[in-house]
Amino acid sequence: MSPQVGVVMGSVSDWETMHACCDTLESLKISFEHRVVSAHRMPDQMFAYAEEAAARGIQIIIAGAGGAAHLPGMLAAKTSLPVIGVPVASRHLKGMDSLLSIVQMPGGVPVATMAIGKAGATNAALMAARMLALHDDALGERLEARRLESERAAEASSEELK
Ligand SMILES: Nc1c(C(=O)O)ncn1[C@@H]1O[C@H](COP(=O)(O)O)[C@@H](O)[C@H]1O
Repeated sequence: MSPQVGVVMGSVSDWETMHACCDTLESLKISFEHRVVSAHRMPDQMFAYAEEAAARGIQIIIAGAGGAAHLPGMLAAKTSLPVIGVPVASRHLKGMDSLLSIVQMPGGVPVATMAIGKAGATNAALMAARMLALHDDALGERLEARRLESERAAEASSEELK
């Protein structure tokens, strides 16, 4: 069976951030693939990935990239699948460059942009899960259980301060 989610990143150096996304997908039992696909360094493969994803059964693409992070936007330009972008923290500008490159898309080419770094990578997986749960009740229940667990953890941490 083909994976539901395609997780791509501009470089293997993004894995330190993007593994949080894959760990979260795994914990929710969502099938995914992960690979390096760079708009800048391998444009032909990037185009092919975007063009073939829907036909392969991928339902959502999550793309993480840092610096001049054109990957999510270029993928969104070549497919009608939902694309979720994760700005990876860059060495010199701490990810502000990544964030602005991903979020400031022109009208007509949407990329759902998450926060910079690992929290954004985790949220990308949770956002994809929420989309998939619209047509998957069992996944919806797993998500709700996770949401309640995190609520309880936050409440418990607040109790510790008393
Ligand atoms: N932003 C992009 C793209 C792209 O958008 O196509 N391809 C690579 N990169 C980014 O370059 C940064 C440094 O890459 P290296 O660590 O390989 O030098 C990575 O964060 C990657 O996402």
